[in-house]
Amino acid sequence: MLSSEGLEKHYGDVRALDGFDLTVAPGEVVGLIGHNGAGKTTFLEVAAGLQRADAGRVTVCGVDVRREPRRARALLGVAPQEVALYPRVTVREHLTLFGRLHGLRSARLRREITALAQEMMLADLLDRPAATLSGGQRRRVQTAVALVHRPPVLLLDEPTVGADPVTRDALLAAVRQRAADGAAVCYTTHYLPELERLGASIAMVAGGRVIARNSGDRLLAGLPSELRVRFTGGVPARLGELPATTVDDTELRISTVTPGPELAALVAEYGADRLSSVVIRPPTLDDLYRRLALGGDHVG
Ligand SMILES: Nc1ncnc2c1ncn2[C@@H]1O[C@H](COP(=O)(O)OP(=O)(O)OP(=O)(O)O)[C@@H](O)[C@H]1O
Repeated sequence: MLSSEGLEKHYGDVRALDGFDLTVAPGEVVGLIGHNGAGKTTFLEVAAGLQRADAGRVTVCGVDVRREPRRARALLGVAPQEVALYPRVTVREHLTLFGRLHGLRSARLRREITALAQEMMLADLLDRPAATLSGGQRRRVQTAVALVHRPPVLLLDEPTVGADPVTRDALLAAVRQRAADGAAVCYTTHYLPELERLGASIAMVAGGRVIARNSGDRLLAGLPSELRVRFTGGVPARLGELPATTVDDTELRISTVTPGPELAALVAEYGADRLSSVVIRPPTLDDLYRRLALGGDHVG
């Protein structure tokens, strides 16, 4: 498992990390979300031993990353945000090199590479040098490099940037499988539906610390749904003046935590025949993100 306590990292006046606490359990995927500059990448870099914190500590399966960097490194799979591959080295050679560095040998290494190539849709690319790959393909190779030795902790920084929908699905499935096999996964993204697909819990980062930490469902509880109603003959004028209500063309939109009773009240007042369509859109992680980014106090 991965654990950080009280991490601080300053760049001059910028407090990139300011009391960053986070625990990721075996088998858990935690999605780190937050605005640009919130501190997500800095945290992953410190956890990976690529940056030194000014204070606090990170442990990987109980091993202190700062005191025992080599032991910690062996327990980690890291896919950094900036792709770092050797341009003239093929995909297969990358996987072989990093597998060997982590102690995998001949038959087992070949088995892992074959399985990973299938899983990550890299089979047709194995003999291509990194320089000949597209941006999305390189990033996928970078993630495969992080997975090849089956580490118990994965640190993945926006691994799906540039991925098309099909390869994105393959990558998400591979990450999900690693978690199912017991890995603790820390995953950053700005594409929040991915986290729902990964069954991730959410750690919302702002100002260099985790300000909300819970399952997506728990964090969404209490956020309003949007009730959208169309009326035959147009929206009654009175309704457009209610609070938390907008009228868009012929559609009434009500932001409410009780969409059912609101709908029942409309039916009672105007009759079901006047409502030509009804949609209830439940809150999404994007709504949560906006709420927290705007300084709302809903932190789950
Ligand atoms: N090498 C550096 N020198 C100076 N400031 C830095 C450096 N690296 C990061 N920062 C600053 O630290 C803060 C946190 O940056 P970080 O890259 O961790 O954010 P992030 O949450 O990963 O953002 P993004 O979503 O854009 O990837 C930002 O204000 C950034 O400008």
